[in-house]
Amino acid sequence: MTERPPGLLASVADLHEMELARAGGADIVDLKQPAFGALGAWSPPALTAAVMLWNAWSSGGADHRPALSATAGDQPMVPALILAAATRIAGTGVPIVKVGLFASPHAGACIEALAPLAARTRLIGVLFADEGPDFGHIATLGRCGFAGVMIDTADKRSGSLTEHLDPLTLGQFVGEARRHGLMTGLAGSLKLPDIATLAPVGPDYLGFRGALCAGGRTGTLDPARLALAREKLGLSSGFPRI
Ligand SMILES: O=C[C@H](O)COP(=O)(O)O
Repeated sequence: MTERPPGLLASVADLHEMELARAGGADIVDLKQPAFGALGAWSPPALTAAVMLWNAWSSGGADHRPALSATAGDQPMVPALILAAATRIAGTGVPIVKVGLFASPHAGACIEALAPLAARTRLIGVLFADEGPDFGHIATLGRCGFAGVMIDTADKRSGSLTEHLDPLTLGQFVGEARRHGLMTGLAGSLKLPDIATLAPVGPDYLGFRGALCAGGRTGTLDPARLALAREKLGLSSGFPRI
């Protein structure tokens, strides 16, 4: 068990949800368009507007300013394409970019291609529980200067993270990532009861979309579900730690 509970990453589909997630105390507000895939991306103009809102939170004295991440889309595992996509997202000023590393013999080359970008933007590599994730990539992510690594699910119909990987395996993932200086997140159709199973694994964050929404992951963010998630994480009092 870590000394503190995991933080809460909430994926949001628009600026209104972004504000709801901030007000509801998310530790990371994650800009993701769930209708476009596991790591569906917001458009660059929408990301630019989100960065402006995020900056306004600090200058406007918001009671709580979460970290801000954005997904780079479900890209093919082609080094030049993945670098271009991540560079486009980073170019909007989003401080943390989540890049999907789908199962492929070229995933390692994609990580290497992102190293120059990782030197100037915080990158999170995302592995996928339903694709038999290769934990060998963790060392490469650390060597290439990534800030963190997450596990999510690629096919949202294939079951949740906990149906694909057991807590022991997830603990090995967290331990290996930590050994390489990477922050960790676990996600993938998580339900709120999964918090009791996954918090003891010790990730830095648990990530949610579907469980926070009315109408599933392509529905709308529900502040009541967000509050419940915070409560279950033991984050109910005061605002988060970032
Ligand atoms: O990064 C976290 C994800 O947005 C999780 O989405 P999901 O809970 O719908 O699988």
